[in-house]
Amino acid sequence: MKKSEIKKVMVYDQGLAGQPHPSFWQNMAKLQRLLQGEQVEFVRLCCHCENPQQAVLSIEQVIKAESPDLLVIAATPLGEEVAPALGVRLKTGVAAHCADIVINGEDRIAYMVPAFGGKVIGEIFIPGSRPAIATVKPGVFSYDKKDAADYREILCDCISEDSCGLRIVETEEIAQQQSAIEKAELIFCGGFGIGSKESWQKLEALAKKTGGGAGCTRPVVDMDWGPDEYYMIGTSGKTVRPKVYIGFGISGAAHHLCGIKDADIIISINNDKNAEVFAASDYKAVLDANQVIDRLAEKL
Ligand SMILES: Cc1cc2nc3c(=O)[nH]c(=O)nc-3n(C[C@H](O)[C@H](O)[C@H](O)COP(=O)(O)OP(=O)(O)OC[C@H]3O[C@@H](n4cnc5c(N)ncnc54)[C@H](O)[C@@H]3O)c2cc1C
Repeated sequence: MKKSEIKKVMVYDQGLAGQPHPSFWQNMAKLQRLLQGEQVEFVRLCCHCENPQQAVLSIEQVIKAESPDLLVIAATPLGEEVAPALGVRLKTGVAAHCADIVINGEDRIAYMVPAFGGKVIGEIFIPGSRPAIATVKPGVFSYDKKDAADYREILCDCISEDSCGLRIVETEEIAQQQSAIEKAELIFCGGFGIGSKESWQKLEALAKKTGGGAGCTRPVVDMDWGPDEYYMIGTSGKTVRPKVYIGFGISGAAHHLCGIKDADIIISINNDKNAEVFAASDYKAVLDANQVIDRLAEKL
């Protein structure tokens, strides 16, 4: 889809009517920046259906009535269920977990999505079908109040749950297990190269001592070395913006790097001098991660 072909952009807001979800502002501001100067109508689609199937069927009606060219959905647990189901029902393309949305050299909208196990960032195009649907993790786009411009609001009429094959019989609030990394100015991040649960605990201790946060990559969660997904940084985890990020034993897969691209300073410690992470780092140290962790524990 060419930039000039976009006439209507819709952002699905999963927040309350008077209280937009933070991801709404992030996505709306990003799209308004991206399409600045174009004749585009921006629409906030506010939908309160909690049942994902109810949300899909209700939003489908709005889409059919409004015919937007682009629909952006926050990749929350609800959004991640709604987006592909809408894609199937509307016979359109979905670019999931975008790390960025850009206008490329040919003036086309490209959805930047990590591919091949995070080794590359793929440019996804949705040329023919409408609306192009893109999902974006909350926090991927930064938001500044001055970015906000006009948009129209549509309050979606939730269809009755009786029309759905899926019903919510009970809801249980999960205790907020928020790790502090989203707000931390200093992050100690452990990768597979730290090698053990003990090393993860040392990183957590360093974070506690310095008032920083401890984060990790996917393998550290999978190995059960301690942290759960709330500590994971990357496309499936958190997006962080610390002043200083120190990565220990991390290879530099795009899935992880997407989550740290806005860090002011990236310091990487890896024992492989050719590790890809070094290309994305401001400072690099070809050293054993555990030796550095121990030295920092002594010094700090
Ligand atoms: C759809 C999808 C989504 C994903 N989402 C995420 C995500 O959100 N976040 C995420 O992190 N990953 C995610 N991944 C996984 C991602 O692609 C990578 O596999 C992962 O980030 C690699 O983690 P790593 O760098 O810790 O491990 P590895 O790639 O195994 O790298 C380990 C590094 O440690 C170095 N090393 C080894 N021993 C030492 C030592 N003693 N001292 C110093 N260095 C050492 C090695 O040289 C190597 O570079 C996702 C994958 C997919 C397919």
